[in-house]
Amino acid sequence: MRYAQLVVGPAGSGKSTYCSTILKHAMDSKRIVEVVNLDPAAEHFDYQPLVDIRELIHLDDAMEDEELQFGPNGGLVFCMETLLENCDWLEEQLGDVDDDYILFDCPGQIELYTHLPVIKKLVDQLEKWNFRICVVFMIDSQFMVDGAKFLSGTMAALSVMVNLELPHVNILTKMDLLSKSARKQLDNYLDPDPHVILADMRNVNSRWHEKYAKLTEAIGDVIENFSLVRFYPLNIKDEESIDNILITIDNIIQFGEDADVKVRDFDEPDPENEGDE
Ligand SMILES: Nc1nc2c(ncn2[C@@H]2O[C@H](COP(=O)(O)OP(=O)(O)OP(=O)(O)O)[C@@H](O)[C@H]2O)c(=O)[nH]1
Ligand SMILES: [Mg+2]
Repeated sequence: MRYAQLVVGPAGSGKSTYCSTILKHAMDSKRIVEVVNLDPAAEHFDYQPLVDIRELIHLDDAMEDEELQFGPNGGLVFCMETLLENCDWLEEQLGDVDDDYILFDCPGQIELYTHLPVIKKLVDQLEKWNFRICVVFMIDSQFMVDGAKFLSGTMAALSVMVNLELPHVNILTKMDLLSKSARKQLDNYLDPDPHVILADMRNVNSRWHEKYAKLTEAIGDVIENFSLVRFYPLNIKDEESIDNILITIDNIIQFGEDADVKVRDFDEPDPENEGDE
């Protein structure tokens, strides 16, 4: 068995930052985690990837092709399809090491996760290669601090869940950037009672809300009935916060339960930590 986090979410939500944060955090506890860059347009990330899709195809290749004439969005989809057509390449690059733990840093084009088939196909491949996968959906906490935004973020998270059909965690990123009052507001949403949030929205004087109150209500019911949509806050400046997220995801993919947790081979074993794992 191998373990994977599929790190997805809208553009700029903090996926690459999350990957390097987890990587560093794991390293500090002498645990081996690798990151695979699946973003063919990536220009900057501060981790050393195990595999980099840009070695197979770069977004510019798709956009500069005289025949294809793709723009950035179509080009990205084309790159992901090219990856699928070259599964052998990916398989070889990933190797086949039992108990590997890999983060897949995905592109920020939301339709890849909500309705296009290409990521779903990639997931099927990874499962064939014995990966146990958790989808980690990142959403910028600044876009979640009022009722309407929260609902729309929740709907995005739900469509990803329904499309990918995998264990799933939603993470609110950039918590360090929230003001105290915004943080307080957000706390109401962390373990959401949709009806409280809807009541919030009714207080907003808006004709749209008046007209579509029933729709909003129905969406609230869906969220509640699924009772799947939960958000975990992440503050990358707080080690405990990072640790909590990692433990949550490890539990979901049952990492460490039936595997020997891989630790780095250091010359001098630290007697204090020995036997902890
Ligand atoms: N303060 C703060 N900034 C963050 C955090 N996470 C990401 N950022 C910043 O937000 C911007 C986007 O972060 P990325 O990690 O590149 O986001 P991404 O989701 O990988 O973006 P794309 O790959 O373009 O979709 C960068 O300027 C980051 O430095 C965070 O937790 N706190
Ligand atoms: Mg990125």
